[in-house]
Order: sequence, then structure tokens, then C-alpha cells
Amino acid sequence: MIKTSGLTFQYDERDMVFNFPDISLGPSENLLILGKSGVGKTTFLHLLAGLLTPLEGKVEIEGISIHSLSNRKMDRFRGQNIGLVFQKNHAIQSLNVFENLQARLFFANKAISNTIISDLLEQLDIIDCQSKKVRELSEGQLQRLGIAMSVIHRPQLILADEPTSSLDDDNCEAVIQLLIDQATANNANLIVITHDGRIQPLFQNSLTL
Ligand SMILES: Nc1ncnc2c1ncn2[C@@H]1O[C@H](COP(=O)(O)OP(=O)(O)OP(=O)(O)O)[C@@H](O)[C@H]1O
Repeated sequence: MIKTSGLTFQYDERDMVFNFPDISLGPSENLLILGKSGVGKTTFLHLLAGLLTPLEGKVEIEGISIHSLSNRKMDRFRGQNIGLVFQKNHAIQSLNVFENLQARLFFANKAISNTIISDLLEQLDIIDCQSKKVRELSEGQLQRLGIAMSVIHRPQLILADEPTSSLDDDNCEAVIQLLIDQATANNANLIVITHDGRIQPLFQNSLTL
């Protein structure tokens, strides 16, 4: 569950102040955040992930006010409870697909289960790539690995930044459906930011910044 109240943010004293709307999602609810380029979507997502500190207001995830945590506790909280899907893949190039997921579980301080990894790779249809190095993957396979890495540790909150901007309609819907399925399977919240209106019908809630 995630709830925000009165969130504002400013990059620098001379910059404009962003005022973000309050959001509140119950168990397993998802949200699409739309908005034109430059309106502050990524900034909002980074506040929700605890990567930026608000000027005012708070973000509560599973009842914890995340910006009141120390940096060390915040890093640990994020590693264990949040799954981030970025436009650019953050997998470790020198490891293969399977090893990347083992590493993700290690860094989240979760037990390393090869069965859970295999099951997820099966679900995402990249089991045949498990021994491939990251640089040997196609764009679509890389995107699936990105999703696998964001959900393998069963986070309570999945945050995705423009996951579909470079995809055709079929792949766009497939990627969003994968994220929704993973969130539902783990009883997690999913928040996606985009300027891609194609995916709006797949979401329970949406708001425009
Ligand atoms: N580190 C930064 N320092 C100063 N200004 C920044 C910084 N990052 C972003 N901004 C500015 O804040 C505004 C919002 O940026 P943000 O990336 O949140 O927008 P966005 O809605 O995600 O845009 P896009 O859809 O193009 O990715 C932009 O005007 C941007 O130039």
C-alpha cells in the first residue's frame, strides 16, 4: 500500500516548485501516471522511490514514512520493498541472466532460490536465455530481464519509468500485462509513468500531471 500527502519538490532554490497530487493505493491496486514531457513524471517517481527528498509532504509505503528513514535504512528498505523498472537496463554486463537474478536476490537480502528464478524466467519466456550474457540479449529479452530484476525479490511496490515508449502496440500491451501479472501475483502495487496513452485501458486508476 502506498499513500502520499502534500508532496512538493524543488531541484534548486532558483528552480520552480513542483506540487504533486496525493495518491492512495490499496492492496494490489495499480496506477498509470500520464503527462507531457518535462511536467515532472520522473521526478514524482523518484520521490516515490525515495531517490529524491521532498521539500514538503510525505510518502508512506506499507505504513512507513520513507523519507524519515536514514540513508542506510532507506537503501535497505528500497532494496527489499521496491522494484524499479528503468528505460535503460541496469543488469550487470559481465554476468549471465540467471546470475543477475541471483545477485538481485543477494542485494535484497533475500534467500537465493534457483527454483524461484527458473519459474520467473519461464513466466517471462526467457528461460532459454538463462545462460546468456546481458550483451547477447535482444531488446525485447533485455526488457523482460529488466522486469524480472524488478520483481524477483517480490517487492510491495513496482515503479516503472516509460517501460513501453519504444515498443509497437503488441509488445507494448504484452510488457504492461507482464508487469500487471507480476504485481497481482505478489499482491503488490504497480505505478507506471508514461506519455504513452495506449496503455491507459489496462489500468484501474490513472492521473495526468
Ligand atoms: N537533476 C535536475 N536538476 C534540475 N532540473 C531537473 C533535473 N532533473 C529534471 N529537471 C527538470 O525538471 C523538469 C521535470 O523533469 P522530469 O524528468 O521529471 O519530467 P518528465 O515529465 O519525466 O519528462 P519526460 O517525459 O521528458 O521524461 C524538467 O524541466 C527538467 O528539465
